[in-house]
Amino acid sequence: MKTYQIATIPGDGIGKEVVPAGREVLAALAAETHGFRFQFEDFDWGGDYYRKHGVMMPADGLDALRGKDAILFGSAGDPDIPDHITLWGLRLKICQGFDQYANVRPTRILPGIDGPLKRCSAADLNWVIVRENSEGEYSGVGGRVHQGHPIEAATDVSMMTRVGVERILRFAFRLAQSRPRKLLTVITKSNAQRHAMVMWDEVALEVSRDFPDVKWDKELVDAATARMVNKPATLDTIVATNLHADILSDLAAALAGSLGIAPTGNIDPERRYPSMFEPIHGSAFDIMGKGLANPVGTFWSVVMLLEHLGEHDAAARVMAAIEHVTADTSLHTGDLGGTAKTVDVTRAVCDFLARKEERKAA
Ligand SMILES: NC(=O)c1ccc[n+]([C@@H]2O[C@H](COP(=O)([O-])OP(=O)(O)OC[C@H]3O[C@@H](n4cnc5c(N)ncnc54)[C@H](O)[C@@H]3O)[C@@H](O)[C@H]2O)c1
Ligand SMILES: O=C(O)C[C@@H](O)C(=O)O
Ligand SMILES: [K+]
Ligand SMILES: [Mn+2]
Repeated sequence: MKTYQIATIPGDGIGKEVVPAGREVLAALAAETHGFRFQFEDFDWGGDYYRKHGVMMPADGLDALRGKDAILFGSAGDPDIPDHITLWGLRLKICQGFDQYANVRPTRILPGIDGPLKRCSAADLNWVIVRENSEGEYSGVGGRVHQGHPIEAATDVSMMTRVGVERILRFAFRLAQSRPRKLLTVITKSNAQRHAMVMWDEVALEVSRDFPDVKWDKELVDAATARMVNKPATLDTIVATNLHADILSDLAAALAGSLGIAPTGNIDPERRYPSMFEPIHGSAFDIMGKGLANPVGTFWSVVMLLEHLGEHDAAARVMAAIEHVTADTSLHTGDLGGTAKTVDVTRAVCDFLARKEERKAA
């Protein structure tokens, strides 16, 4: 039987609640299938590790992950440690270390979820945002001089390489081509950012010639926010820079009902390294440790993980379990206006997966 090696990294805050829940779902799935099993290795990296060792993960941490089939991640972010230390020390260290350059963020309004837009039905909002995940505003290039003095200066330089831009646009065109509408919107800010964003537009045009069946358009990022709210049905696949897509994907999640349901894959499309799956939300300092976190974003990330492994039937089963559970408003957590706890939602998803097996066996 095929055994998948899965690394779990809960990290910080509600990551410590939702990743174990995601692992439970994977275990429940494996219990009802004869096709594969999982071997998990848990890594205690994050804020607590930092307090003990002065780093978020060990210097050779990537080596421990290298042979895994996939990584399930929670969040980097601790109330007592500066956010840039936690983010760069863990999430970005893994994403950039493994060159997971394509960050894929699907958004849909799941059954039973009441989105905030009154004129937007579930059929109107079915997007996948492709976030460039290796460079741009997250290049980490920059510095501070004259710290603490009145003449202090600081820079964060956004580096865009032609290779980096072309590979993410090519990935986005390919993804758009694989979806029924074959529709791609390339989002930039090439009016104000007159160098790198203009290069994005030029490369988009070049790459588009290889995808004649994909219909594509361009939108400036500010106008894109209004279009997401006012004309959601005109969008399908969206590609944008690291920072723009980070912001747009939180908006997308909110428009679909909650930040707590949105998933992502940090993908190395060439499969040189393991890819990493995580909910798009962070540590949620305001609710951490209380059992209130919505685990659906992690479960949907588990679906993406299974798809990445090529286990499409299993992925579809977990997605069906998620949709069955979201359809029941008594299983909604606080972010969706309900009173359910993380454990209630997790148990319901696992029960559904187990029930399916009973039905098959009958
Ligand atoms: N990928 C990551 O590791 C990642 C992602 C986002 C933020 N962060 C980090 O997390 C920390 C907190 O960031 P933030 O407050 O900007 O964003 P956040 O996503 O942690 O929280 C924003 C709001 O959404 C709510 N929320 C988020 N996920 C939820 C869930 N599953 N269920 C219910 N409610 C949920 C929170 O309670 C909070 O009110 C920071 O350190 C930040 O850097 C890390
Ligand atoms: O931007 C980041 O990398 C952190 C977080 O906001 C995310 O979306 O993963
Ligand atoms: K996360
Ligand atoms: Mn984000």
